[in-house]
Amino acid sequence: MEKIAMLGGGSWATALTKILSENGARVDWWLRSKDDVQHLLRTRHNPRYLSAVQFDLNRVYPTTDLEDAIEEADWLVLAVPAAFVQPVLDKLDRDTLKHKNVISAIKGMIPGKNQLVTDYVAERFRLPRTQLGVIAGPCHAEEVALEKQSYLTIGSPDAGLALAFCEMLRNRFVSAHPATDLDGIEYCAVMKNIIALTGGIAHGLGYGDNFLAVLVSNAVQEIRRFLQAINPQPRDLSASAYLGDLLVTAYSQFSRNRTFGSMVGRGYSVKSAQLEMNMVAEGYYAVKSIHELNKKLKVSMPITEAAYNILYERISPAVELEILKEKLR
Ligand SMILES: NC(=O)C1=CN([C@@H]2O[C@H](COP(=O)(O)OP(=O)(O)OC[C@H]3O[C@@H](n4cnc5c(N)ncnc54)[C@H](OP(=O)(O)O)[C@@H]3O)[C@@H](O)[C@H]2O)C=CC1
Ligand SMILES: O=C(CO)COP(=O)(O)O
Repeated sequence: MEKIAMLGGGSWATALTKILSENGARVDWWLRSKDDVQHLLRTRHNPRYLSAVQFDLNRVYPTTDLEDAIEEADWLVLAVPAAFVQPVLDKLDRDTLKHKNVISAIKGMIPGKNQLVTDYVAERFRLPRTQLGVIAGPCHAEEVALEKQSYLTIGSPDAGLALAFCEMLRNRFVSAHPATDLDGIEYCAVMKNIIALTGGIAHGLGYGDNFLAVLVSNAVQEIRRFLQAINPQPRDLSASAYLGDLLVTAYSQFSRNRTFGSMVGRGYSVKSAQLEMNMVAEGYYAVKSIHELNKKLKVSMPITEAAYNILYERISPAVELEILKEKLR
């Protein structure tokens, strides 16, 4: 039996725990809230995220004890929002993950450090990249809960590790495929959130589908330029791990980033939009990280810059979109 430690109590951790445990794995599930763990043990449901999903407690072991959750696991899956990775993992001894494979399900960067999550894990725990992977692809937790056909890509420089994790995920409604472009996939997953957020702002201001289609087309070029500068290698951006993820987040009713952007476009402050959502829009933090990384790279990134100006320089969304609109083709 595969032994997995799942870190995070939100929607994505809940959906992944469902897939992995229903496929027969043992999942030691770390949540930060004692009340949520008690609720899960009592009712077999996560009270606050995807609460319709029922867990088999012979396979799923919720706990608030992080070391206990990790101790016996062969695989660690990180599914807390990026902003909480460091506060959570820094509690662990540096050798804790020595013989474990670490898979990041996070689509964000370590704030302040502007580092990919897998780079941070490799550095902090002195792990070779061959023990690391990412879960990518267009996949909303809500649709997993509804058992709708979904596709995931597991990115890792170790093709064997990627394939092994794909096999743990595959079921009658999840297809999973391996890929080796760990960095490209991880950066793209971060950047698509910025695009969805900006698309949401445009939507909130009253721009329509015609504009969004052009925004997304320009976004593909912006992502290509950035990836070429930060991690040049041949890659097919039309693959679903890149373009598919961008499309689902830009267009789906379930997208947190689009919803957050839409509220900002309608006049909400960042704080009130965050409070109202009760879920994390990673794009807000990603804008700052990518903007800061790009100070050195100097890639042309009009969409990211527009989002940065709105969210961090407090320039009016309407004014910034007027400027952006002239730069799109
Ligand atoms: N949701 C999805 O469909 C997908 C999400 N992802 C990625 O998964 C990652 C997790 O997002 P998601 O599951 O959606 O999260 P949600 O927005 O559903 O939930 C927010 C999570 O953040 C936790 N949190 C809030 N404050 C803290 C803190 N101080 N320390 C630790 N944890 C905290 C919450 O814990 P609490 O409940 O205790 O407040 C909760 O578990 C993100 O990087 C996201 O981009 C990737 C693919 C799909
Ligand atoms: O990455 C995701 C789906 O692939 C989730 O992010 P959003 O909720 O912003 O779409």
